[in-house]
Amino acid sequence: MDSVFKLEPFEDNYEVGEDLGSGHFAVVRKCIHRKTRQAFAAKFIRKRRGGGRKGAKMEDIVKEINVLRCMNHPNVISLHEVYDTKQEVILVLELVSGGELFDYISEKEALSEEEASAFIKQILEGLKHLHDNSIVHLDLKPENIMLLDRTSTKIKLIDFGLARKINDKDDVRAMMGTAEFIAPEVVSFEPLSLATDMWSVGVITYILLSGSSPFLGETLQETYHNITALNFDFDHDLFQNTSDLAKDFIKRLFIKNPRKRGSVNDCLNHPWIKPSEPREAIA
Ligand SMILES: COc1cc(-c2ccc3ncc(-c4cccc([C@@H](O)NCCN(C)C)c4)n3n2)ccc1O
Repeated sequence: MDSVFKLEPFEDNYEVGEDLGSGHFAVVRKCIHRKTRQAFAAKFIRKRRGGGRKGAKMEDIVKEINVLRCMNHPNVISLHEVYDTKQEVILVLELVSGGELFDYISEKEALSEEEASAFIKQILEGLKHLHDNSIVHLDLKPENIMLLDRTSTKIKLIDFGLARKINDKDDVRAMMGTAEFIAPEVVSFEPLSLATDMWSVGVITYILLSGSSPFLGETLQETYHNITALNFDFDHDLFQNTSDLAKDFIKRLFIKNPRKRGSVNDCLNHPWIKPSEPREAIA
């Protein structure tokens, strides 16, 4: 990945294909490199112009690019090159075609513990790569976890639009992320840390095992209250076949004090993720 933004017309080098989806100020399209015929996912990010509010601030776009440039891991999407045009910045990214983990679990409702543990282990391995580089994702949710292809259960973390470099001297505080996945410190606008992502891992694990979201309320306020009050339980109907080990894994992440919450290394060493002997059939 070269470190400069290309200024030549994007369509001189790429054929633009179907829309894959869209988000805040951005649309993701499938693109084919004209010379090599290799397929990529291109994220077209609209630039904020003048004093307007439409479009992304260039400083935020550069932050996302700098985060992506640090990434080199099989469970993290990779950045190929960047184009800078008058209206947009275009991130050319590796293409994954297996769809969102969100859709995969929606079709299956709840997963077996082996499947859930295998997905969570990959999410943790990708997250360890971020955290070892002092990067916090801040928007971990099933929609931002994609399957490599339709037949594989290999996953990639995507969407680093909210990711931040954490350093000791500067406070990172922000009200961001998707309500049902955010940690108490985000709701309370307190300093964020790598532990903020670990709370989201707990929410994702709970959903993979039960098909239900632990803190989701009828309203945004109710969801925020459930999060700050740690108002969750392991509903018998949803968790009657779930092992105590899996519930212990989740409980070690739903801890209000970020300093006491399990780290990515604690999780990777937890027996639900790293069984000490070959896993016998879990009830
Ligand atoms: C690096 O930042 C992003 C990457 C991507 C990305 C990277 C590779 C890639 N291959 C296929 C796709 C893809 C396929 C279908 C839908 C979408 C996307 O629009 N929805 C994904 C998550 N969404 C909630 C941001 C993306 N992607 N999306 C999407 C959003 C991002 O903010």
